[in-house]
Amino acid sequence: MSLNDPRMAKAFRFVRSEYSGGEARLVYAFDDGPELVERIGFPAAPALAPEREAAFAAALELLHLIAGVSYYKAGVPGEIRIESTTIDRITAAFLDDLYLHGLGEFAYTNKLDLRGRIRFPSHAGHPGLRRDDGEMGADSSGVRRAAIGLPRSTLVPIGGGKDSLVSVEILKAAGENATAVWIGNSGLIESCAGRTGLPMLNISRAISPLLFEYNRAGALNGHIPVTAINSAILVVAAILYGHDAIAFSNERSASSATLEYDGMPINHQWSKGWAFERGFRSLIHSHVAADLDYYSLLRPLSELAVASRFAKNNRYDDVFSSCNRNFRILGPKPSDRWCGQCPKCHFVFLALAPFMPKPRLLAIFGRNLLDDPAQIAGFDALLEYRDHKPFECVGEGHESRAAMAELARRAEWREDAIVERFIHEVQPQLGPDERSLEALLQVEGERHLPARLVDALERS
Ligand SMILES: CC(=O)N[C@H]1[C@@H](OP(=O)(O)OP(=O)(O)OC[C@H]2O[C@@H](n3ccc(=O)[nH]c3=O)[C@H](O)[C@@H]2O)O[C@H](CO)[C@@H](O)[C@@H]1O[C@H](C)C(=O)N[C@@H](C)C(=O)N[C@@H](CCC(=O)O)C(=O)O
Ligand SMILES: Nc1ncnc2c1ncn2[C@@H]1O[C@H](COP(=O)(O)OP(=O)(O)OP(=O)(O)O)[C@@H](O)[C@H]1O
Repeated sequence: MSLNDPRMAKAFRFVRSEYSGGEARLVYAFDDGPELVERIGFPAAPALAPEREAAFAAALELLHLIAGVSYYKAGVPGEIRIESTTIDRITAAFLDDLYLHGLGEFAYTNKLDLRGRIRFPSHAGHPGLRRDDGEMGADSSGVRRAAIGLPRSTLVPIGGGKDSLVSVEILKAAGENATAVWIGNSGLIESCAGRTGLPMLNISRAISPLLFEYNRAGALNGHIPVTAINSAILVVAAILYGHDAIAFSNERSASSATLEYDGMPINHQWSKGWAFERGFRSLIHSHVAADLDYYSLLRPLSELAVASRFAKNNRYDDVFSSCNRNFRILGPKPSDRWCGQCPKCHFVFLALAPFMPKPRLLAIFGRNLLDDPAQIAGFDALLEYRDHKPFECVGEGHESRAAMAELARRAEWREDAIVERFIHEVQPQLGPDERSLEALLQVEGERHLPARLVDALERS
């Protein structure tokens, strides 16, 4: 079948989702065009216990609906057609929100306004994404859910960077039964997972090759809420392998918008933020399995508070990297673990600098990014000085300013080119309401944490 142009399509179709032999297949299409098939591989998948079948089916369909965002974005047609299931209003409202905000940066960079365009069709009164087996309860919305007897065990997703490794060490200190899990075939993440000493699980994910053909032919492209997709994959995995919790490592700062445009906050990290966590957690409880917990262990921490914890332990120095250029599926990867040029490299260097000896930081990065005048523009964007925060997973402007102000007080840093310029050019323009480094290290803000982990987080 010849390739159609998704930008001309009338409808985006959720065609079907299937599971057999440890592989989930998620099928989509634009109008009557060729099927786009995404494949997720669950290694050595056990047979599904009968009491988990209904929850598994609900989780698989939720994954189908969430992972569709990668394909929908290629054309953003006016109609969304769900042929694989029917969903209730709660699920439809959740998906409307995810697609609108998760594609916020995509819409901004493509000069599109998706408000009012994304409408998942729902059926009033339909229970939505679940069947009525198992032990039942009811939540405030009236939707009933089943507990399926999942054993006490936590999946801790590993992203290759510092955040998930901080979570691993907190879970280990708390004596949790945890498994390090990652999605995709990154050797770098595998090395980090191996270094944790935890049991490991690697789930494969193959995006439909047809999407890359569409991209080459000029389809719409841009950022997508990948944490939502990873979260949905891990819900399927938790039910399949038997884990009662998924502990992400998304910090408080991830909830802040990158910028505001035409009255709408645009957040590069939307599906790492609190609004997504709260909505997804509630949907899992009400529509998938009442005893499956989903939370972010680092939610009450700023990026700087996470960096200060990472610096306490040098176990991962020679394996981790936060540089996202390592994680491309198609594009070139940096020859060093740290490209040294991107906003993530800039931010992580700056965030770690106040908390570790300078020689250790220079050994991790193999260079001193704060003594390189060519990087001034990159650091200015982090400081929100003459620019907005970059579209990347970086801390808030006031975190970067507080870290830089701290370095400005330290003899070993203050003569480095970018710190010196901060002292003379940027610092004199800062107002009196800047937050101090100390204030930014407090454990504060919204969170959903199991009571047994609160102490471990406070002590970390
Ligand atoms: C690694 C990376 O940052 N990729 C972003 C980049 O993609 P690029 O075109 O340079 O190359 P590939 O990563 O090889 O992807 C090829 C195309 O595949 C499509 N695609 C990929 C993954 C996916 O889940 N869905 C997809 O549709 C897409 O068409 C790609 O062009 O630029 C893209 C466009 O802006 C980004 O979408 C790629 O971002 C990845 C999805 C990704 O995994 N990014 C994370 C590192 C990331 O940005 N994480 C955020 C969290 C965001 C959230 O709300 O969850 C963060 O850490 O802040
Ligand atoms: N490929 C992946 N498989 C499983 N989980 C992932 C993957 N990539 C990212 N994550 C998870 O998504 C969340 C956000 O990723 P993020 O990149 O912010 O964290 P990180 O890699 O641990 O740290 P850093 O911010 O230093 O890069 C984390 O909980 C991370 O573990």
